Amino acid sequence: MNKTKEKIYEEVQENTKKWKDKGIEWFSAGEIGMRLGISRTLASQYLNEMVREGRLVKTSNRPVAYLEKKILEDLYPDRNITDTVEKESLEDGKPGEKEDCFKKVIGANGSISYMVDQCKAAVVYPPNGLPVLLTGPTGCGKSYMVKILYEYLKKENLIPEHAKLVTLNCSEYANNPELLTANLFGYKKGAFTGAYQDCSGLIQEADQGVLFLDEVHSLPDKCQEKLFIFLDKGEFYRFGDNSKVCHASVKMLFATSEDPNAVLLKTLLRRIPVIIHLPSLEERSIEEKKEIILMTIKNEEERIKRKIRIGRQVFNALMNYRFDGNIGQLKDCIRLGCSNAYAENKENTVDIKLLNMPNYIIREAGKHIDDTRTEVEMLDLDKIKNTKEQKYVLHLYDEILKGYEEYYKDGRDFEDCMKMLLEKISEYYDYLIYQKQYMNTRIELLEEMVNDILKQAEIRYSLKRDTNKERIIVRFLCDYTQRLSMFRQWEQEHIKEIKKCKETFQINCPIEYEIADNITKQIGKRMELQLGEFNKILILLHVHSVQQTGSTNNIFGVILCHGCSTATSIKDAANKLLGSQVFEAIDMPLDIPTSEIGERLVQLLERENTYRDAIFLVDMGSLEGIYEYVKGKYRGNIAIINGVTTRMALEVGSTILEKQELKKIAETACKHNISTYKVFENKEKEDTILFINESDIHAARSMMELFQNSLIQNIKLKFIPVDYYSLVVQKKDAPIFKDYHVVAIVGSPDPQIPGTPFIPIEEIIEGSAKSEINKILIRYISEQELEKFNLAVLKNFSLQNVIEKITILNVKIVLDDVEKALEKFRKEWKIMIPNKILIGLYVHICYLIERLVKKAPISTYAELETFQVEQQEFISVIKKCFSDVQRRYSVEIPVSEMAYIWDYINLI
Ligand SMILES: Nc1ncnc2c1ncn2[C@@H]1O[C@H](COP(=O)(O)OP(=O)(O)OP(=O)(O)O)[C@@H](O)[C@H]1O
Repeated sequence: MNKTKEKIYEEVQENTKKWKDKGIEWFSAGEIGMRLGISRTLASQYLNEMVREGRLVKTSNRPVAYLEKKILEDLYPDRNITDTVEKESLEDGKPGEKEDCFKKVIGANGSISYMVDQCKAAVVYPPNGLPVLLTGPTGCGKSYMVKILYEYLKKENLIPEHAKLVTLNCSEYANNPELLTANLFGYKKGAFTGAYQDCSGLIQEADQGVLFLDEVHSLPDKCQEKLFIFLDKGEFYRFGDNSKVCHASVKMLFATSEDPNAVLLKTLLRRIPVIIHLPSLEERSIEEKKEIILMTIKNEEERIKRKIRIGRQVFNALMNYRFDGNIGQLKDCIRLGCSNAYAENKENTVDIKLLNMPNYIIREAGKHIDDTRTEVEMLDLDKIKNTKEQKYVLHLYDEILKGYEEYYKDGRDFEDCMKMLLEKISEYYDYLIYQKQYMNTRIELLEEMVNDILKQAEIRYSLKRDTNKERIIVRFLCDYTQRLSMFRQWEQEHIKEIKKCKETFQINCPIEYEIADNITKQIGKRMELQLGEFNKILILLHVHSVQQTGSTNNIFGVILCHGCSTATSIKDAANKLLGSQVFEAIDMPLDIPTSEIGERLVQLLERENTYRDAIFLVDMGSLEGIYEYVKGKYRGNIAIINGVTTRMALEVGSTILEKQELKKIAETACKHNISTYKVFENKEKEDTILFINESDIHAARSMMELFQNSLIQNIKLKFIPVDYYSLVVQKKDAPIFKDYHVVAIVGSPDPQIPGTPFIPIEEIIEGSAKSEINKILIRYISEQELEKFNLAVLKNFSLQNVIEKITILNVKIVLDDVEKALEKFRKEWKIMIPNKILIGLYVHICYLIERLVKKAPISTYAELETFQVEQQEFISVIKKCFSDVQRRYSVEIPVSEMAYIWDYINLI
């Protein structure tokens, strides 16, 4: 027995019970080492060994703390204590404090928060709680909710300690209504054949506690009648005994997956005042679905006492598949995968691969095959979590609010403030459209709802509409509902600033405020969810930007006719018949000089200031002549058609509404009318550089910031971080390519987009990407500015800075370790490593250590066996050179990862 190790164990064991008094820092390797007079490295090595042995657990956040597992399990009996725990999760429920039973209910702070609140309110309602009926499709969590409500009642001492939760599944008695009634109400000896003695029923058994009637639609009418008498008076008679009245005090909960109005007696329904519908899995957010997957795998890990990883394809298929059996089916499906994977390999980490899954999941995965990936990628549970995203969104919210405060302090012009705010939210919009993932069904549903609400606002307030911007509102709502509790908490923390901001808007743009208020209320009502004041401000900004930019459609229509009112009357007639503000009009009285007409047209277009295409319908004159007025002053493409009539306006208007293309619209109009058209193409998509990173969007964003900060001023080139996998799957079909002209992609690894240059991150660090980057940037900045940029990039993209963005480990130390290991390797292997390869290796190995520390190494390599046989010498050299690294981080570099290092070295 190693004495030092045991000393460390005893020290941790002794203190774990009192950890909340000591503070988590007390348990870091450094602190423990100091107390015992041993080095931090040695302490860390033994501590990690004991984590692997299952004696200790460690926290996932820094400084990493080590606690005794068994003691933690006793302190937190309701939790799964795995090898790695989150510090916050322990702090949230320090022993001694009351555990929130709803914490384990996924969505309790998100998509079902309202339902949870309703349930809680109903069951605590004096004296016996109100009867509650839970509805919702099979597997959506009705029974689970009942179980949690019962725990909640117990924890809050709202029912006595001995009180039971008694469940009766009514459908099990579908063919024997008498038996059901007898079991429920009890029976008297001799009431039916086989009733040999008096028997109290389930109602009596649940006295003081909870009675749950599942599948209540299978309850026979007679039984329903008996039941509502009990609900009214708390009295009932046993089967076969109408003389002796019985009493029980029971909280009644019901569930059905059918429409209650169609299956229950009205008389019974009237006595159930609270009916709560739980959403299907499809109606829940992506984050919640992710959480369910994570939670199920974690539970399985606990059960089989093995670490489990899940293949990326399996994970994606689970996320995409529509589970008709909802959470229940999803959980069963994962469990089946786990048990098949476990049967294959009982010894080590259990990897759930596609072949372990049921056929329907394999089929689903086939729909999303990613040709660019050759190896199977296994995901660690940590990799699936995404808390950084939340911080980023809140940071954007902060920025918007800060923007307003700066204006307020400086006493600037309100329009300036608006402009600045609109700029700020455009970053949020980019995030919503290009970076976030959504569930399509949820989006479709919300789209329908928002469309409906805005249609009403359009009629009521003549609100202009813009489909592109409406897409953003829908996504914003989706994002908001997915992270309800986080947003609410943020709103709560900024309540004063939000109020001040709201009041300023109310004074400065009362009409838009009223519209936003109305829209927010409508959305809130339809979604049964109270949207906060900040949402109102975001919607107001949306309304403001749409009102500024013009009418409904992707194409902006203008009618120009000679005469005092011809254009206006055609416009009015067409808009009215089309039921939408498709056209604007410019009348051209004969006494007005053409230059003035030109000015008016330009003014109208300036108001547009978007990338929409425009179509001018004119009565006569040369098409080129009209175009001369606006040449160079409008960024969208313009089609001009002559010979306008009301009929033509109607036809063009309806094709605009159908969202047809500009050229096609002009072509069709001229086919049916004796007219000519000409299209002038001006449109330029905004140039952009995309940033990607395989591990997460957060790293991509960090690289983008490093790049952006290297520029001294804003330039006419946009930088957008995008989701790596969406790009790899959708390639040029990704929406970003439709909206932007992508001049380059920066990051790692290469997403292989044909025709778009890719600049690897290591080349930027090494400086060899300079000419490639300069070739791009010279279009936007002067040579002197480019010089400055190059210097700044060199500084910002120092290896240290980049690694700092990648890793949670101490950068200085990790770089030092890698440097030493590589130096040893260089000597042993007797090679010169060129600078570029060396930097690539630095980044690669830092990623590698990060992966190993997080226990998510790449475990597959195309020709692993051949590599293992043929490169034994290389393997032993790597083992030798990296032995210090392995020891320091308590990790072991698997052969598969060595094979990737081999590939790297072979680039030399
Ligand atoms: N919000 C939730 N968080 C975590 N797990 C959940 C949640 N809701 C349901 N589950 C899990 O999903 C599974 C199915 O739930 P449950 O049996 O409660 O569904 P149900 O609606 O009662 O289905 P049925 O109508 O078929 O009886 C259970 O294993 C439950 O633990």
